[in-house]
Amino acid sequence: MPSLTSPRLANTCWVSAWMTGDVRGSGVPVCIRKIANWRWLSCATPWRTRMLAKASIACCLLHADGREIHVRDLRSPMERHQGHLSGLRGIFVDITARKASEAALEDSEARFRGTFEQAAMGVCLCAVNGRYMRVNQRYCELTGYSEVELLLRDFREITHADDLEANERLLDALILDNTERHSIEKRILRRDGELIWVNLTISLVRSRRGSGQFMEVIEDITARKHAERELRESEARMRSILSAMREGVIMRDAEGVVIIANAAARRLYGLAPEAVFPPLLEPEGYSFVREDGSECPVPELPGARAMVEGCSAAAVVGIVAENGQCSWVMARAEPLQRDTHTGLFPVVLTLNDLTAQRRAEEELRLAATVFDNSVEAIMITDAGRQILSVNKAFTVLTGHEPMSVSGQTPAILSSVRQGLNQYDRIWREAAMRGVWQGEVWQRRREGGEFPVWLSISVVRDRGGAIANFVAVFSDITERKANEARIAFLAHHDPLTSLPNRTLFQDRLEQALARCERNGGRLALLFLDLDRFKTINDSLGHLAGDRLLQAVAERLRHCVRDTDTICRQGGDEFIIVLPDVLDSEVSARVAEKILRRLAEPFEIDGNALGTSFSIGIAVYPNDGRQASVLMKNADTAMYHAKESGRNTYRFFTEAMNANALERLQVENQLRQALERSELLLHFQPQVELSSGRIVGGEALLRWQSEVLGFVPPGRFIPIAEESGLIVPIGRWVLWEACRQAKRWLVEGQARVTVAVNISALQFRREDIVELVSQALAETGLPPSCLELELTESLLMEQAEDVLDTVQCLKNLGVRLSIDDFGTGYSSLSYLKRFAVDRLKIDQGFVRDMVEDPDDAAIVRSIIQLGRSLKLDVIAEGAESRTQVDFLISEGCREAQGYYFCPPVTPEVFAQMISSSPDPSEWQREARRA
Ligand SMILES: Nc1nc2c(ncn2[C@@H]2O[C@H](COP(=O)(O)O[C@H]3[C@@H](O)[C@H](n4cnc5c(=O)[nH]c(N)nc54)O[C@@H]3COP(=O)(O)O)[C@@H](O)[C@H]2O)c(=O)[nH]1
Repeated sequence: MPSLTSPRLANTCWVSAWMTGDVRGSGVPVCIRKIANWRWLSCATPWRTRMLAKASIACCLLHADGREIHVRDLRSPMERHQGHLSGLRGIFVDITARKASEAALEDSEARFRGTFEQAAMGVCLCAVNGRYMRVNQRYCELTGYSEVELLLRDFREITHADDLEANERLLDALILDNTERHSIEKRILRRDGELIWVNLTISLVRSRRGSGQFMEVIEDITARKHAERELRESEARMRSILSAMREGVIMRDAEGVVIIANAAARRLYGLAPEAVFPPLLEPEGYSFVREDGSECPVPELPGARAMVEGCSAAAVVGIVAENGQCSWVMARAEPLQRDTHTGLFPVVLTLNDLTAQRRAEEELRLAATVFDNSVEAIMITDAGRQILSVNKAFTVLTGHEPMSVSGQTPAILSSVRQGLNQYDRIWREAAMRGVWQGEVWQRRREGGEFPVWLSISVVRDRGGAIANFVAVFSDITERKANEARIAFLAHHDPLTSLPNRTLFQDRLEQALARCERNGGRLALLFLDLDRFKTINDSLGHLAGDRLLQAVAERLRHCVRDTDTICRQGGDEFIIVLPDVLDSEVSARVAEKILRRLAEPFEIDGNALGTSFSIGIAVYPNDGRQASVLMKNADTAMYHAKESGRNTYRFFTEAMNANALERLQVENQLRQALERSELLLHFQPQVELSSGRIVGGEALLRWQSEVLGFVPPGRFIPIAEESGLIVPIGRWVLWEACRQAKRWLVEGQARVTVAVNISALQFRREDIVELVSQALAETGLPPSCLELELTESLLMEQAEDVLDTVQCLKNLGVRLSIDDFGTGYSSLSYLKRFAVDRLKIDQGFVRDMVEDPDDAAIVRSIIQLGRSLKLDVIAEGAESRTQVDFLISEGCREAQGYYFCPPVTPEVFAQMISSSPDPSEWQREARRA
């Protein structure tokens, strides 16, 4: 079958077919006429006319196979001669395919138009430059413009300025990304000026030729946008309401997860704004307490109950965060619609903050407790000072019951001493300044008056006017007494109640200033109790204290009230006599004092006889300054002592020289040890029956580089006073042990070396350790060492003295009591001491031959020794008569110049190695 797509072939074919009614080669019969008639008849031009005219007609033929074939019939009449038509010449061009595609296009166009026009959404086609090409009805309705008006515009003209940029970006993206479509929401400015929101979906439509158009579909979403905005606004309103609420609001879903929580709720939970709320049923990090402070289990919380049980619940709960911070709330929970999935109820919880209220309640309770239990009296009045309330302490202090004072004014407390006016002034001052504090006297209900420390505070109302007065006071009677006592003690000697140094110094300065102004004279008396140490040591410190008190009392009676007596310390007193006309007056006072103090004191059943040494310095002759006068009076006092005690001395310049000398001795003595200026002499101790030397007393000698030989009687007291006796005594002990050991090593007869132990050394040093070291290091057998202790030291009756003596005894050394008979020995105590020997004081030995009293004392001591099985040695034996007396009285040992004075170690060594003939020793000693 010939192809209909080839016009040339078709022409040939169809001419033939049309002419013959048969399609050559096809074998398919076709009724051209009929179909031609049918088709042509349907043409507007009458058949015949058309058949004869030159024409180009499109017509449809029915093919023999039943298909319709579209052809363009191009024909022209064929003329014979003279206008006669000989036939028709025609060409059929097959246009079936074109017709089919045109029909499809038409169809598509029709369908598009239909869709385009009927679309519920606004649709438009825009050129790439944005100009409208085609718009549908709905587009016109939405924009308010007619189609014509729109086709004259581009989309930018009706797009809201704020959305243009996004719109342009969208177009760019569409072109560049080659994506199909994009959407944005934008605003369109309608023709009537109204703004509408549209959802714009835009796609690129490309033609075959490559050019393109945008197809925009807009959907009116103004209503949705408004709804959304309203929702947003409503949510914002709700949020601001929630955040403005002082109540905490929490909404939890049916699983207890927080959906909404306002700022107040977060604050109550102690949570930061971005922190996550704990789940309701497992609030890790939190615990809850009931109103009574007991722990509240989670299932009991109102929220949990509403969530599980679906009922409204409320309770006061303390929310305790992990850091211990507790927020007290009134929690109310309301269940919402039950969740079918979990079977639980979402809940809305409101939390009313009670923390401040609880705190205020606590504070009130505390304040009430403080008010009730305060040891200080509290009184609250109104602005007119009428008493509103008082506490228990008020009643205790004042005796006024709350009921009886209510409505009265504080004037009921004003004392006679203070006076009502002054009391009133205090309250007025408090009102003026807002506060008043001070010491006042108040009156008790029964009339007694007492000092109080009063504080009045003003309480003002919001307007600043006085609302109340709060007066707090406490009884300060005891405090004042203590203060007075402290003040007294600060300026007085606690033992004698006499002015102490500070007060004395002050009074002396004042008296001197007065003398300076008035040209007056003033006497300063320095008093020292003679041998007080002996009394103290022998009778004990308590007796010594009582003696000092009694002395102070007598001194008070010896002087005028205007005179000042002070206890300088120890047994020293100072008296200032202001306004003395001449030295006579002070001498008379000194004599009076000596007389009065010479009378025995009755202390603990003992009649104690004492004496005083008094030094006097007078202003201005002996000094114009307090310090100079004091020093000079002290110097004068030493001179009084040196002059035999129980006397007084006026200061003279010569005394100063003496004092200076003492100072010089002390200074030189300090260097004596370093300079090896000290040495020991030994005085033999003789067995009277055989004349044998049984021991030697080590006696210190000082050959000073500066002062020459200084006798022990001069430097030993200074060493004692300055404390230098401690290191010096140590040296003596070691040197004596070394020397004794040397004699032993040399093979000399065994003798005991006696060493004087000063009381100060005994107290200050660890004497036991010292002796034991000296023995150990020198290698001297303990039995070769004798320690001479003073009677007064042993009579201190102190247990530690006893212990030390016992320890020394345990070392194996011998102990003797030096100067025995001069102290106040108690026989019972003597027994307790493990001493070996008593040394009769040379004072008794000296006069025993002439003085029967001394003879009796010596005799008694010898007998006492015998009774107590103690050795007895007499010291200071100077004559044969004395030695004979001692022998006749049964004394076995003696030492003294009769036998030999203290000699050097070398001489002493010769003596013990030579015959025991005392006369030889004397000769030896004299030679030495
Ligand atoms: N703590 C220490 N005291 C010591 C030490 N050395 C001496 N002293 C004490 O110094 C005081 C004076 O001593 P001194 O001048 O050595 O006199 C002693 C003897 O020389 C003296 N004496 C001895 N025999 C006689 C005598 O027949 N007549 C007489 N008038 N005097 C004599 O007696 C002193 C010894 O006394 P005493 O100690 O009591 O036995 C003196 O108190 C010494 O104790 C020392 O190292 N440490």
